[in-house]
Amino acid sequence: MGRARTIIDKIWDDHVVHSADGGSDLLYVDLHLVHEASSPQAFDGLRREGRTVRRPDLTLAVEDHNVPTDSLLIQDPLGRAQVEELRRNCARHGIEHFTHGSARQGIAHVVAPELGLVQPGMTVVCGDSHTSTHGAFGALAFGIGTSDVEHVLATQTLPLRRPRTMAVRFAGTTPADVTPKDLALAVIARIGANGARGHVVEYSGEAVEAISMEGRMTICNMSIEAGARAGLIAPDETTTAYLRGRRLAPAGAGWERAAAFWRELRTDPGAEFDREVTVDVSGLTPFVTWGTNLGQAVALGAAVPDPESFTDPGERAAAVRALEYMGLAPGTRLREVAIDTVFLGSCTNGRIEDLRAAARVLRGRTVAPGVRMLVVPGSMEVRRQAEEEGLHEDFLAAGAQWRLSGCSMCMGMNSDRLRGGERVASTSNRNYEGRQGDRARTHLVSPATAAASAVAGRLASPTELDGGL
Ligand SMILES: CC(C)[C@H](C(=O)O)[C@@H](O)C(=O)O
Ligand code: SF4
Repeated sequence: MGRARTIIDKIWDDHVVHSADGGSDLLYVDLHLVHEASSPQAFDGLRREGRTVRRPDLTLAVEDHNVPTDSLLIQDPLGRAQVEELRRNCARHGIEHFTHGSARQGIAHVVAPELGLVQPGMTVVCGDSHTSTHGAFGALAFGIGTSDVEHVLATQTLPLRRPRTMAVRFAGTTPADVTPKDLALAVIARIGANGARGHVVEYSGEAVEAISMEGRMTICNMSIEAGARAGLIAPDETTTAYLRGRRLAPAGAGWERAAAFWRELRTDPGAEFDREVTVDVSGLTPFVTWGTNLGQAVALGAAVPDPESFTDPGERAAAVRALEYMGLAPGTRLREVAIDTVFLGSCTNGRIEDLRAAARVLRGRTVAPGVRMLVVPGSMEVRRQAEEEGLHEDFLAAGAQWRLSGCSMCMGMNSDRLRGGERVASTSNRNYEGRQGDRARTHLVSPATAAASAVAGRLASPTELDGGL
């Protein structure tokens, strides 16, 4: 019997094409996702070198970062140029490409899983940090830089050093009002915004096993915000049930073979990780960020901390600066913080379950006067499904805006931006200064908390609203 291996080692070992003396391995890439914001220079490089795309059939491109979600016309010249360039590059190299407004368009990390393209045991890369999302399927999924995008386009391989491994085990059962987003925020608050630096994280435990694929994607998506290289969850019945029958998932005899292989991928008993952390989830409540990094988060029922309470001088200084930027005073109850904008969407929380959770809260209620709420499905397929279920009617009746799909307000790279000093309850994943617009103040929350906050006009959880959940 060989040595006990983690799922991370198994996938890695399966993909090594060549091991170099200096310690880096050349890994084969099973799926390469491409978007307009990080690919132009990579394609330029190919052209300069006179190279072609090695496996256009393993490459999929989408327009997500620069597209407006209220129109099919891109007003911004730079955004329009990037999208047009992506279209030309895909046409030239024979890469399948989903254009703005078309039925399959959406955020790369929402589109690929819903097609059944991402499967257990695969290596997935994209010139985008939130590629870690795909780890939810038990895939090893890395965000890569533009020069690596060029390397993958040309060779379908990527040179990488074997990462350190980390196990995050969830102990206990998750309370009913605590969502996967809350779990992700709570883990990062516990281990810090650099707490998983350089590691690939495997999440496990009964609480994880109980989570849907959508929720697992939310958790893996946020791994990056703890500094991890990637995050993944071993495939199980939930994974296979999600994949069965998807357009590009294996079928027939191929399905049986694939499913048998997926079962072998789990971390072997006794396999060792470089680091292990256990997080007890049973006492958790909904979470919210109060600052400008992901480590700066507390329970929604808590107060803005006093910078003096941080013993680490770096953390203390960061808290002082964050509170100034956020316009918050120590000791303020988070529940008393008024918001003027709510953003429901992004590759973290723009999936059908996220929209269902928010619609459930909004049904029969209205968005508070003076609050603008954007609902942006993560893909046009999510939008279609939501409309089939009538969720858009709940959003519109409550006074929210029902948009086309894209990255939208998650990052100010398109026309959906906060205006100077506005404060948002946002279901996205990053809260650094200026991320969502000039002087924008971000509070990261779950879809349920976002919807409740829209109704209350301040940060709120659904259980606080009249009539409760
Ligand atoms: C623009 C893109 C390269 C960037 C990323 O790498 O993640 C963006 O998607 C983000 O979320 O900050
Ligand atoms: S939705 Fe946000 S986090 Fe996700 S890829 Fe787009 S900009 Fe990045």
